[in-house]
Amino acid sequence: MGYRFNDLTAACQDDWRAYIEHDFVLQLGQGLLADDAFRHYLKQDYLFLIHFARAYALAAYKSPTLADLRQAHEGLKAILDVELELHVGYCREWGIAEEQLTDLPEARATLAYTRYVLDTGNRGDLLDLHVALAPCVVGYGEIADWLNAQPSTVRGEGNPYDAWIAMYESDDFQAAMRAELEWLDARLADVTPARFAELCTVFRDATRLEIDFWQMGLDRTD
Ligand SMILES: Cc1ncc(CO)c(N)n1
Repeated sequence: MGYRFNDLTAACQDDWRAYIEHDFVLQLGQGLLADDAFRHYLKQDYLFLIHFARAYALAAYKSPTLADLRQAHEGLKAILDVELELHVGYCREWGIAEEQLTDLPEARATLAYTRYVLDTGNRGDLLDLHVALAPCVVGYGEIADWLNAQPSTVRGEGNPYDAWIAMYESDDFQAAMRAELEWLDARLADVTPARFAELCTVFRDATRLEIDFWQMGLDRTD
């Protein structure tokens, strides 16, 4: 007993590394990612973020205490006011108007991941839901750090994707990530080994769906 978030990533190291170090991420860091792959990803990510905001609203509904409710509220605000706000502006810079985003057909990888998270939250408890959300919040923060540690990563004007990396290394996003980590570390501290094994399954499934999301971008699949 006495688990922490790091025990979840340690339990599915191969999937976690395949997500963080995916070719989509590597090519984005090098500035070599095909721009239509990036546009496809950006558009689907708009739909993804809307369902993610709904998942935080579900977390609010499932919160038994004021502290849990505040944590869910912070997550919802981070998505609506920080990430989606930046995302819509960023899409515009890439020639994708907001009207185009609202009419978008949802790709299967987007459907699978977002509905998996919502279903996990519906049938499980608040901890199941936060564990299903963790690869997203914690993963993208870690991806920004990993990119910055790669010698092949190009920062600044030489990389058309520089602003994307900047979004996930920003203080706002990193603070949301730390708050999620703290919340998870506090809750995981008391779970039994059997419960931890269940949570590992949720975490691994969500991580594999993140891998599929990158692949959907690379392959432009719908
Ligand atoms: C698919 C996906 N996962 C995580 C994040 C980070 O919020 C995002 N924007 N999109």
